[in-house]
Amino acid sequence: MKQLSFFAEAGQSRGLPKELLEYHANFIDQNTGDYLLQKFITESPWKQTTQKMWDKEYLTPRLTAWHGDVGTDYSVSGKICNPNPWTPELLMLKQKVEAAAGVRFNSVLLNYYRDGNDSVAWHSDKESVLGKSPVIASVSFGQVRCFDIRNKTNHKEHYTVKLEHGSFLLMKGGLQEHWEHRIAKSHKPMKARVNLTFRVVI
Ligand SMILES: O=C(O)CCC(=O)C(=O)O
Ligand SMILES: [Fe+2]
Repeated sequence: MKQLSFFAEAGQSRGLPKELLEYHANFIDQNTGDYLLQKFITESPWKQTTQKMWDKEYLTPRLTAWHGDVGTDYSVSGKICNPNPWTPELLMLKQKVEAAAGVRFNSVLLNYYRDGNDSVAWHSDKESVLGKSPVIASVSFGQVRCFDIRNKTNHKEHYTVKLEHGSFLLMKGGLQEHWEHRIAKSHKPMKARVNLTFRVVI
């Protein structure tokens, strides 16, 4: 595959550190993307989990589904869960992202943002066996949403990537160690979006 280039894409924030993030629009063509968005929305085993904040349980503001190899168990609210099996659509995407990323992934987390009220708060992802510098490949379908990143120790250092329908974002290097990311809520009307993050977990 040709070299992925963030700077080639129009309307995106400039100067994004290429050693941390690579963005590629039209990774999946429009028709396939439309099909996959509907397929994931209607057929994924969505769950709404809870998260604890200040000793109170809150519903996570989005739906999630984990799929992966047998043995890639994951934990939700302190409970160990088995992954759902791979589907043909997920295996097709896995093959494509592995070729682009040069990494073999063993699991994928699907996030379903139903509208502008759904979001993911500032966080970093560190469950990888690849240590401090995990490679995570993200594919997005549906509504364009803003993916914000900020430096953990200097919040003034920040960037935004608009994740478009069918786009591919590779997170790598020190991104999870030194930066955090989020999808903020939006006051503008927002349609459905499904994001997949392919990961290497223990
Ligand atoms: O929806 C996205 O683009 C990001 C999701 C994310 O950060 C995560 O699942 O850890
Ligand atoms: Fe994340």
